[in-house]
Amino acid sequence: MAAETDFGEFQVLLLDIEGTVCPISFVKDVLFPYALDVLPKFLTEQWDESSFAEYRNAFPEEYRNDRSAFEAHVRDLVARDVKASYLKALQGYLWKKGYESGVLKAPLFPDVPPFITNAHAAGQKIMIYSSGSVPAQKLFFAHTTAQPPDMSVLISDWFDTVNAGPKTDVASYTTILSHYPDISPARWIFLSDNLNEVDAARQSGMHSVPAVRPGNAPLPSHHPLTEFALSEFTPASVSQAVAAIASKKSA
Ligand SMILES: CSCCC(=O)C(=O)COP(=O)(O)O
Ligand SMILES: [Mg+2]
Repeated sequence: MAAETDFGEFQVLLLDIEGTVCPISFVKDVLFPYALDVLPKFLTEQWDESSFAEYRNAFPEEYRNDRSAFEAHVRDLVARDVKASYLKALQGYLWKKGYESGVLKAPLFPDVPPFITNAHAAGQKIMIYSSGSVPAQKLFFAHTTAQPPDMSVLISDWFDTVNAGPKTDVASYTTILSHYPDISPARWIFLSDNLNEVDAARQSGMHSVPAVRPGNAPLPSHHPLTEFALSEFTPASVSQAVAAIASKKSA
């Protein structure tokens, strides 16, 4: 039987954030409202500041030069959960003070800190791929509810919709793989709550298993991978799910 710290065939654990390592409610009910709460003050104080220019100028032209249209557009994108890169960059900027002041703490599911810590100790690389911007991902993992709270030091690379591309595109996973030409795709595993992301990762040659977590919508019963969804991450559960998927495919 595999030891708890034995990650077997995997060299890279690529992890989604929302609905995979933390509850969806933290993103939707805490992070998104926090950003909207502080937005008016930021716009009043920083609209013309050079430090705000990179966020403002990334927005489409029709919103860039009109503060109220800008704010209304942000609110609309958040209400529709649009994963636009320019919104994600702005959100990361708006969350920074919240994390640094201790108001925001990322609530990792209890199995996540030991999973990451053990994988790191076993020599695996842990990487993140989220629609949240890379700066937002780094803030999230630097300020968690784990002990010690800074898990970012265990993470070796970070991917988002800017440096990899949309999470449901196969090409995004191919781009991520291309950063590590010496690691075969078969030695990667991507864990995500989104079956379209799981499908895209698998088409790139990575292994991928869906995650089902408290607070997530149930996965569609007609999808072939739903029966293998993981509710807890351990080396053994991940390896078993991958083996079960492979044996079903070859049956
Ligand atoms: C970096 S935490 C914020 C995550 C976020 O903004 C988001 O849209 C979540 O998307 P994910 O790809 O992690 O499911
Ligand atoms: Mg997710």
